[in-house]
Order: sequence, then C-alpha cells, then structure tokens
Amino acid sequence: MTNIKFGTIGGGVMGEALLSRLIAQKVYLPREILVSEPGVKRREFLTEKYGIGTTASNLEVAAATEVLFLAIKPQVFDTVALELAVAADRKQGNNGETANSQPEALVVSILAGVPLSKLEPAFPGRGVLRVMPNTPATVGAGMSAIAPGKLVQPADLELVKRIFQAVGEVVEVPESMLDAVTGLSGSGPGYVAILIEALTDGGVCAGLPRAIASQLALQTVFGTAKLLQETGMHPAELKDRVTSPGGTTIAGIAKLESNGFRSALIEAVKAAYLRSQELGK
Ligand SMILES: NC(=O)C1=CN([C@@H]2O[C@H](COP(=O)(O)OP(=O)(O)OC[C@H]3O[C@@H](n4cnc5c(N)ncnc54)[C@H](O)[C@@H]3O)[C@@H](O)[C@H]2O)C=CC1
Ligand SMILES: O=C(O)[C@@H]1CCC=N1
Repeated sequence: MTNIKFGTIGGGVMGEALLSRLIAQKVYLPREILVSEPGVKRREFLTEKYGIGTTASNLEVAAATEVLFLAIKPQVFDTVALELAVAADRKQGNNGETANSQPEALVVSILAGVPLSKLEPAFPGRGVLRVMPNTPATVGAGMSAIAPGKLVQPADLELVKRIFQAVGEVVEVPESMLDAVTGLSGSGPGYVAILIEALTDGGVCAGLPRAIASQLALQTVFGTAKLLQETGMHPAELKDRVTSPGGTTIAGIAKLESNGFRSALIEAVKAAYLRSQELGK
C-alpha cells in the first residue's frame, strides 16, 4: 500500500504554490507527496527544496496516490488524459483491473476552463472536483473556489475543502461560475501585481526612491484590503472617507476615471473569463 497522499501531475507555479504551503502547514509530510514533471531541472529543484518525491512518470503518480491533483496547462490535458487512458486499457487487458489511478483516488483539477464533462470521462468511476485556486495560496492567503462533480461524496468534498482551507479561503460554487472565478480571483493576482508596480512607478515619478515607493505601494494595497476585510466597509465608503473636498485624492481619482481605470479592470475580468471559456473547448 502506497503512503503517497498528495500526488500532482505538473510541478509548475501552481503545483509548487500548493505543495509548499501544505508542507509548511504540516497537512502533508514531504514523503507523502509525489509530483510528476517532465523537466529534469525542475524535478531536482522540487526535491532539493521540499524533500518531496518526483518522477518523470505521470502513470506512477496516478497509480500511487489517494488524491490526484492535475496541475498541468489546460492545453496539455488531452495528451495526459490519453496517456493515462492507454495505460488503463493495457492494464485492464492484462489482468482486468482499472489502472489509471488508485480505485478510490479522488481527482482534483485546477485547470482553467477544462470542464467536468471532459474530466469525468477521463477518470471513469472516480470522484472528480474542479478547483480554481490562486497564487497567494503560497503564503496561506489564497482564494479557492470548488465545484464538485457528480460522483463526489460529502466526505470527499470535505477533504478537498480542508486541503484548500490550509492555503487560504474556500468557497463552493456551481461549475457554471468557475470561468468567472478564474477571470477574477484566479487571474486577479496578476492585475493587482501590475497595480502595485504602477503605483510604485508613480511614486518614483513623483521623486521617491524606488525602494521606499515600493514599500508604500505594497503596504497601501495590503492595508486597504485588510481594512475592507476586517470592517466589512463598502469600498465606495472608504473612497469617500479618503477624498477631502478639493483635496489630493479626488484629483487622483478624477485622473483614474478619465483614463478608464474601472472599465479597464471590468474588461480585464471579462476577457479572462472569456479566455477560460475558450480553453475549455
Ligand atoms: N498560475 C496560476 O496563477 C494559476 C494556475 N492555475 C491552473 O494551474 C495549471 C498549471 O498552471 P501553472 O502552474 O501556472 O503552469 P506551469 O507552466 O508553471 O506548470 C505546469 C507544469 O506542468 C509541466 N508539464 C508539462 N507537460 C506535462 C506533462 N505532459 N505531464 C506532466 N507535467 C507536464 C510543466 O513542465 C510545468 O512545470 C493550469 O491549468 C492553470 O490554468 C489555476 C489557478 C492559478
Ligand atoms: O493564466 C492562466 O491561464 C491561469 C489560470 C488562472 C491564473 N492563471
């Protein structure tokens, strides 16, 4: 019987974000984690940094684990699914067992776009869940939305919720909302990173040394989010509290409005939502 509990196909940015936090939180021991990854340098890096098992074989991970995470790019899913299915057929032909993962293994896909209607047939008889996490999971401040498939039992759903609660907040949504979740919280760290970089550049433009501008920008975004979260205040109310009549903030906000700041963000979420839909086709 294997002792691998967290198996991941694909050890890139998001695979690493999840496993690093799960190890730090002691949800899994390094020896309970196995990652399949084609890049030899990447495998060496993951093993050295986290002490986890790595392999070039997706089949090895699929056959070894209680919970199988898919953390490959959506564009690679068909190839990986075919590889697992061919192996399953071969094994079935040989001895009648199903083989594309442990019989009881849950499958958790974090792939943008790829729908349950494609995932479930690739893992016949298995509980399959879609989850859309985000990179702040690395520091325990992630936002994950979970959509369980048809065969997922309540205890399975609770297990997957507990895993993602160890890396941040969790909401359960119907699958139909996941592309929108992807456009907002999945891709959102990219938008916020640009916001922080641009605020920093603004500070430099106004004469601040970059290091100080960077600290100010980061803490302002962090502090504003924390204030809104802890007080439950509406963002518009906070904006009103900062804007003195004839003051500095309203002068800045007027510039943001004339440059389409709000609509740029709305359009960004919409574009990412539409792209997520496309990736699933
Ligand atoms: N990066 C992010 O912020 C988020 C990503 N996601 C989803 O997570 C998934 C992974 O994204 P990232 O980690 O950003 O991508 P990535 O490119 O950093 O990682 C993917 C990894 O899969 C490996 N890989 C490629 N072909 C493979 C194969 N045939 N078998 C096994 N592994 C293979 C690559 O070498 C790479 O290390 C995507 O489906 C994405 O939609 C979801 C939420 C947030
Ligand atoms: O850009 C992407 O496709 C992935 C999905 C959400 C965040 N990154």
